[in-house]
Amino acid sequence: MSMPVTVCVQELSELINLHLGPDFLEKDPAWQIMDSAISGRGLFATRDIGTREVILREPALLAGPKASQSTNLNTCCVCYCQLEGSEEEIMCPHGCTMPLCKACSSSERHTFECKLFRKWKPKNTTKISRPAIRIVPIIRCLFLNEMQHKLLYALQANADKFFKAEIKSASDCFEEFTQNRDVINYFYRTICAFNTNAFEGKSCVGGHEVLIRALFPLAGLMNHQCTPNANHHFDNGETIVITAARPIKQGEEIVTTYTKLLWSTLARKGFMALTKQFMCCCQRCQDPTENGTYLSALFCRAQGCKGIVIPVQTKTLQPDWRCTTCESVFPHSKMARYQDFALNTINNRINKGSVAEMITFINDMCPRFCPSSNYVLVEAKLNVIWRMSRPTTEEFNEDHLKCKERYKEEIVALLEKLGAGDCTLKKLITEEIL
Ligand SMILES: C[S@@+](CC[C@H](N)C(=O)[O-])C[C@H]1O[C@@H](n2cnc3c(N)ncnc32)[C@H](O)[C@@H]1O
Repeated sequence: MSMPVTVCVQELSELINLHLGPDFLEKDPAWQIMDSAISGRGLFATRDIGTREVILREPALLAGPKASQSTNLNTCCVCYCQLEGSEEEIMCPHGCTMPLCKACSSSERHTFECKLFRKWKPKNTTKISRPAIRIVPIIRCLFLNEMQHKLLYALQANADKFFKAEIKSASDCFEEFTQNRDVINYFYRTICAFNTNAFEGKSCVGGHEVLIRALFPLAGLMNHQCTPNANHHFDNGETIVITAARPIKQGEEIVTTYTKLLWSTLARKGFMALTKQFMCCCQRCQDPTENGTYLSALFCRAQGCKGIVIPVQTKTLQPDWRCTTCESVFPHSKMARYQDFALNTINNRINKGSVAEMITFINDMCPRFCPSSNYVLVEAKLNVIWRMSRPTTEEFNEDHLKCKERYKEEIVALLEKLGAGDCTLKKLITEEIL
């Protein structure tokens, strides 16, 4: 279900210009907002844009730390600097329970949310509650000015099955969470706008890497294509930078991807159906070979056949699968069980044991049950590259280093086949800034 948007493109463009302000609005922007043939509104190039060129920079309308299960909470909720000390030592001295640095605990920006959290009365004042921190970017909607509030309401907001859950978990952290229906509905609307448009990603603040969840109304207008022409990254906390992954022609739509680039078509489609409520019909989604990358491929189940099977139909989440060698056809249920087996077997090994063990598993065991082109195996190779590129106490011999280089070459070749251009993943692999 999508909540109706009543603002026309002209009014939206004016609101975006005000939001960008003199610091971010360029004299001749490389983008403009127009109605899109993909869906609703989109961003379009006003001139030819070269690979790696910055298309736009935008400040967040709403932002906060991601505070997911796997993230550390030692980050200031306002400036995202790293905090040192015990949980009690890094909490706001005024009792709101947010992790904060000294400077921000007395800042004007924090005053309002501090008062709000204290009014709601945190149940445990000696512990930082993850669900309470997770709704910080949402409750910040209460402190927007009129123009910003209008802009928030001009964004598409899809209501999925889970949009109330975040408020419920957060409200459980307080004795007297708001019962005001208008305020709760405003939070719900903001959550739906986040779920539809927000970006989540790593940002480096003073050398400290933080995971941020933020709403960028302009960047959020980019529609999805599975092999996009634009990349994004966060810059110094709450700024997003959009760059061109390949040349973009004047008038072309500027698109991003909402999924991982190297997921199989079914993995991407399943994720988008669940989280964004749409089915992508881009050129890549319609090609069962995915530009010859065979990211979905599994081994044929027919006796004696050593071929690979790929999904046949492209418009359903439960396609039949056909062997490219013996042409046997298998129902989706059978292949889905097989894909789950490969996924669980490989994922259970990732991050357990040493990199050397992982390399042996990938090279010697996986080829027995999973084609080398399958996306789960590709992800496992990426994981090895990532682990070997970071500071570690593990020692690697020449064979391990050669494997890493081979995995890198394989993945770069896959990206090339997909036509992904100078995408962030390629830069991460080749420049080793994982
Ligand atoms: C971040 S918004 C993109 C901007 C949106 N078009 C608008 O008018 O505000 C994401 C939503 O746009 C739509 N959308 C984006 N890419 C799409 C695609 N490839 N196919 C169908 N719908 C898409 C979906 O409704 C999705 O939930």
